[in-house]
Amino acid sequence: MTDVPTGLLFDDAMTLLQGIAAQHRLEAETLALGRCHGRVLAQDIDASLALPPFDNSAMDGFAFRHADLAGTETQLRLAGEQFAGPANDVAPGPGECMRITTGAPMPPGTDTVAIKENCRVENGVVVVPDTRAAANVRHAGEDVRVGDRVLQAGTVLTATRVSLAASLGLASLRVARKPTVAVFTTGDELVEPGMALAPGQIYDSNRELLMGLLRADGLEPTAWPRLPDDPKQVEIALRDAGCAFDLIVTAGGVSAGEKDHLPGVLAQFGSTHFWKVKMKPGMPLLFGTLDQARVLALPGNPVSVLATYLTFGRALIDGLQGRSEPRPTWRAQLAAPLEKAHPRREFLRGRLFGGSNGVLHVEADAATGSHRLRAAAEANALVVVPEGPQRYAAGEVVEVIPL
Ligand SMILES: Nc1nc2c(c(=O)[nH]1)N[C@H]1C(S)=C(S)[C@@H](COP(=O)(O)OP(=O)(O)OC[C@H]3O[C@@H](n4cnc5c(N)ncnc54)[C@H](O)[C@@H]3O)O[C@H]1N2
Ligand code: MOO
Repeated sequence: MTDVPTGLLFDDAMTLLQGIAAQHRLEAETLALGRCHGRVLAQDIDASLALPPFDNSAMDGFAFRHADLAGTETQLRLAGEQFAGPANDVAPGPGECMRITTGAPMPPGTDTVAIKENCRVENGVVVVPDTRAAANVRHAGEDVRVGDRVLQAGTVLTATRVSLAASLGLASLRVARKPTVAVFTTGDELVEPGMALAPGQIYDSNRELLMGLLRADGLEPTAWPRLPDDPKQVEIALRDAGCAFDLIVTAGGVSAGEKDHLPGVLAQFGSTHFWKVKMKPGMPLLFGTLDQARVLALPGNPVSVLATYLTFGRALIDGLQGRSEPRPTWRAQLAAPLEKAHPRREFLRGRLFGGSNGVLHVEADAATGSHRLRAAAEANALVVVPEGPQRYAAGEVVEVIPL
């Protein structure tokens, strides 16, 4: 592995990973609208319908010609009713009005609506107050005009975007296929929760952590049986997964120990894109390819799993799906001073809270060890501290990654 990029700066590793992801962009598939939520759109959508499609009333009331109004009150003859639904053929004449409900098409010739509560109906005559011209009317195309590009490939289909597609009458959309993901935890010390612990053993917590993080990002990961620290078994299981999944995520066995077999297996049977990133926690992170799968081998300490998944894991999943819409960047004011001496980019655990002045604050946790899962569980954000020695005063602004 002499020519493997190693000890990369965070941004350089990210660029490399994003480049590899772009080369292995997953194909698009057509899905019924109801299955598109959360997916990355793989087509541009241009409106073939105006929204609203026709002039309609914004309120329940009476529709009339504004030109018919005379003074503070005007009497108009009630010519009929137009409810939301099929347009009837009634066209009120001059001096007439129509009862109308919200969303109903404006009857021919009418241009203004007075709301019901401000009108009186007396013997087939409606007394309407003075009303601004075009009041309470929603005009055709005021939201979307025919031909407008309303959604772009690479954006994520939130509920509002799927709903917008529905309002244009689209029954299905082209979306990126979701990556299939195999999750492995490794280590002879690991025991399934529910089993008894022998001395030296610990419960496997990374499996739930990874499965939960991946599911929260909309994927349906498959957890494989835990791997022992045996190179042959690691090789067999990973090669098996490598020919069946788009992505393999492992935890543990990637640093310098005698039992850390991931780097060797990947070097021998696949390829390594980079190994070791100047970040804390998560330094031994390994990224490679095995058969048809991209392999992201995360360091075993639980907080390293969290930090590397939220940064590189997410970027890889986004890249494979061709997501071009960036995830939002959040910033908050430090609640207390913060100092860092080492050169790596650090991801501290922290608690975000909104101040009474409307400003987001974050309190960084003093428990920095990457084994401190409890501190991570009590946190609701990671605090990003850039490379190099840093000294922040309380109130200075830092980037945060909400959990
Ligand atoms: N000589 C060196 N030692 C270490 C280095 C190094 O560069 N040189 N890196 C350290 C850093 S940083 C980290 S992070 C860890 C990463 O090591 P591995 O990825 O090889 O992970 P393991 O050694 O297998 O495990 C590390 C730690 O995490 C616990 N663990 C592992 N899997 C799980 C799991 N599924 N659930 C709960 N806990 C897990 C494991 O028991 C270890 O305590 O290496 C440092 N050492
Ligand atoms: O940098 Mo390792 O990922 O702390 O524990």
